[in-house]
Amino acid sequence: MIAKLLKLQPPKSLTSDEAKRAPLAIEGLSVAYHHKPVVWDLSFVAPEQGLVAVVGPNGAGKSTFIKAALGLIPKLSGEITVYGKPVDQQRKLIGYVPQRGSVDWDFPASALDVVTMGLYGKIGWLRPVRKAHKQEALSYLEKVGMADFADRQIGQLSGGQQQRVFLARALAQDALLYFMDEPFVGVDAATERAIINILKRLKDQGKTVICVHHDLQSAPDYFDHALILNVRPVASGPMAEAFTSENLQRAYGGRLAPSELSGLVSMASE
Ligand SMILES: Nc1ncnc2c1ncn2[C@@H]1O[C@H](COP(=O)(O)OP(=O)(O)OP(=O)(O)O)[C@@H](O)[C@H]1O
Repeated sequence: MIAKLLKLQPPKSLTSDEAKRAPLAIEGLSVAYHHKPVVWDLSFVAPEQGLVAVVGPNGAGKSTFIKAALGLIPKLSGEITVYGKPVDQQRKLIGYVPQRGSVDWDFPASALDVVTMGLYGKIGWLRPVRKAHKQEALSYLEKVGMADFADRQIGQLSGGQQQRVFLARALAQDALLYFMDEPFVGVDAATERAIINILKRLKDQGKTVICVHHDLQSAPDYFDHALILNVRPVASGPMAEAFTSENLQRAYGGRLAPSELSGLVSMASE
């Protein structure tokens, strides 16, 4: 019924080889809150060693897509595989930097504790954390310029500092596939550069990062692939192919002026 209302096309089928190799392969994903679809019939294959910007207007379902891909919320339908296996079996391969607003900052943990949590997959949940683990966690805080704040309670850090700590935790997880939900929101220019350098380093190491990103101006600079959605998928692929004025217009409707669109798209095709 809903499918008829939304005039849905059947999802494009993935070849099994494509799905097996892909860091993330999604076919026909639909998610609803209280019977209202907020992600509809999304099929998407993430490239290996890619930096993917997930863009779309407010309420387009970007965070919902990330949470569903991680298996954190139930889906109505669809198949999700990470390197060819169901996401539940591949948790150790996945790192996640949540949206800042979704974290309980009163949680009594220091910056170092938060990063050490990223090592639990390696340490084992019920095993003691040793000095060497703390040293390793500290080395990740150093990478994001936060070693001086190791003992600070996370609630007593600024927004940008909190974001750096969560990036350090993601690095500690040593994952192959990373999901980040708006890591650039509320950070200063230096932190933004630090984050983008980390993304590039992860890519150089052969990893894939899927990142909800709001700033259309910087998207073509920071990322090499795009997934554009507005409840339904609009386009996905290499930046120069997906990030076109037609696709952005389809996703954002009248919310982007033609002059803004042409500027953005020329950046993507450079
Ligand atoms: N827990 C929830 N219960 C009910 N509705 C929700 C819930 N979370 C999100 N929604 C709704 O689902 C839709 C998609 O939300 P989502 O957060 O995925 O969008 P988004 O593209 O990430 O938005 P933004 O750019 O504003 O962060 C919105 O209409 C939102 O109001």
